[in-house]
Amino acid sequence: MARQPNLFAFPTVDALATTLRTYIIQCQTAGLHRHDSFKVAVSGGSLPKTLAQALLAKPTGPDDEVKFSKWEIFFADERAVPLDHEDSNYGLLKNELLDKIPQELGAPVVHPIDVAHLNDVQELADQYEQLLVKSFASRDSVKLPIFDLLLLGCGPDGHTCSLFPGHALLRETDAWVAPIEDSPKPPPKRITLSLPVVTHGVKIAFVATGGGKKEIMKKIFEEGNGLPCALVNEGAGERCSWFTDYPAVDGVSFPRRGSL
Ligand SMILES: O=C(O)[C@H](O)[C@@H](O)[C@H](O)[C@H](O)COP(=O)(O)O
Repeated sequence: MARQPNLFAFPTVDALATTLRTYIIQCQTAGLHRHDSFKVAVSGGSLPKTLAQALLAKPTGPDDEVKFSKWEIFFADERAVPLDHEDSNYGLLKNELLDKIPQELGAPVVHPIDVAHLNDVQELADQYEQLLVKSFASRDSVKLPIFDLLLLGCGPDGHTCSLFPGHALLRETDAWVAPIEDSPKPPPKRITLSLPVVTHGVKIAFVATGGGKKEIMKKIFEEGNGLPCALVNEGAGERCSWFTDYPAVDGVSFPRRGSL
């Protein structure tokens, strides 16, 4: 059963945040070891808040330091809106986390979308893909960008990033970044990392909390049904870890419980 994802379930979001921090720091250490930087992709939704709780906590020792100056942050998906718009994932991350990082921890390099192309989501996606090409070496030499860590959410319909159930985008095998103009979750115009890029990450972590996730968690783990989150589980196997609270997994059977 080596291809199964890991599951971490906690009584509270506070407890989840503590272990999520340890996990992220392990990924950070591995990234720094490999290429002296830590390349992370993040989603929107409730994730940035939990992430801030994990990353802004007081370090427990020298092995527990978040080295933000070595971080490069990309967006796993983004809405085609200005960066200061209330729907912007960049804006959300900025308000929840980036603006709160104490100066002495250093500042990450953050890669927002190029707002010059908001009216043309194909161009917006292409520009973001070009940014990845530059950041991850040339596309000729790199088949897919390899993020050190992707931090993702799970929607109540089983979507992740802006990859929605039954959508043609799930079959995208060529583009690294794809546009979507008919997102069932508003706003409709977005860009998203494609499924192959997501599953190619060194590590992939989902954060899913609250009783509202229980039904979809059952479907993802017990049935799969081609749901985007299940496809990530299948593609990434043990490189994928779920951080949940008890209400989100109440009554859900898991093949494998995680341990750090
Ligand atoms: O921009 C977006 O809409 C998000 O990236 C999206 O994929 C989100 O992560 C999920 O919808 C889960 O959201 P919650 O954590 O708020 O349930």
